[in-house]
Amino acid sequence: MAPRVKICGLSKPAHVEAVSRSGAAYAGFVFFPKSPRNVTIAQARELALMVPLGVAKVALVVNATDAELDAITAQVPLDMLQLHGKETPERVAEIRARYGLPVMKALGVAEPSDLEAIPAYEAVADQILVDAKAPKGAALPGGNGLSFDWTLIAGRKWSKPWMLAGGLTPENVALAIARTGANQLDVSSGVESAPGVKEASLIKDFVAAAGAA
Ligand SMILES: O=C(O)c1ccccc1NCC(=O)[C@H](O)[C@H](O)COP(=O)(O)O
Repeated sequence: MAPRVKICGLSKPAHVEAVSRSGAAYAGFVFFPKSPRNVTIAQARELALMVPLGVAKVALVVNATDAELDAITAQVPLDMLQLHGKETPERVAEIRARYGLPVMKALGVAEPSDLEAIPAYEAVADQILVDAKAPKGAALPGGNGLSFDWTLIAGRKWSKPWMLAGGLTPENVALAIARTGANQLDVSSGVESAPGVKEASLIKDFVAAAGAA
């Protein structure tokens, strides 16, 4: 089966159109005011309503409160929540129960010991996003266009579906799949011409390169 691709950080109707044409499986919207990809709830609603059936709509939040999640989930039609902050396993379970949506927990990897956190989240999340750890002092906890050493997870098996993220591009995605065995890929910076500016041709190239791998 062709790998499933998530394009994260869509903020314009043209981005959604490009994702819809590309064959990507997931469309991600970032709710993080410091991000160049941040969307308001009203923007996200408009964009989510454009997403065709069969493409899962994912809201990415960082240490969100119930009030923030209440507002997002009440107004934006969603298929999944992506938790990209320091949410504990207990908070992941709480969010999953409160909103009745599948939850994907992002975990940053830079060294072997970072993988030790995964089992506790496997038990409570629907999916795990194995991402590059943001450098100390980085303004963003993700979406930095940095990859990690893929050999750290070569041959790893988890009990829940998982996605590989971090510094993926149309040029390196085939190698990333070969090294890690990932069958789901998440990309943001690698399909942009500048922070927050998604390029339709790069989205198309990325999905095609993943599918050909
Ligand atoms: O994209 C952002 O601006 C962002 C802000 C806050 C938390 C996470 C964020 N992005 C996460 C992602 O887009 C992806 O899940 C992943 O980290 C891959 O990003 P990239 O390395 O840019 O492909």
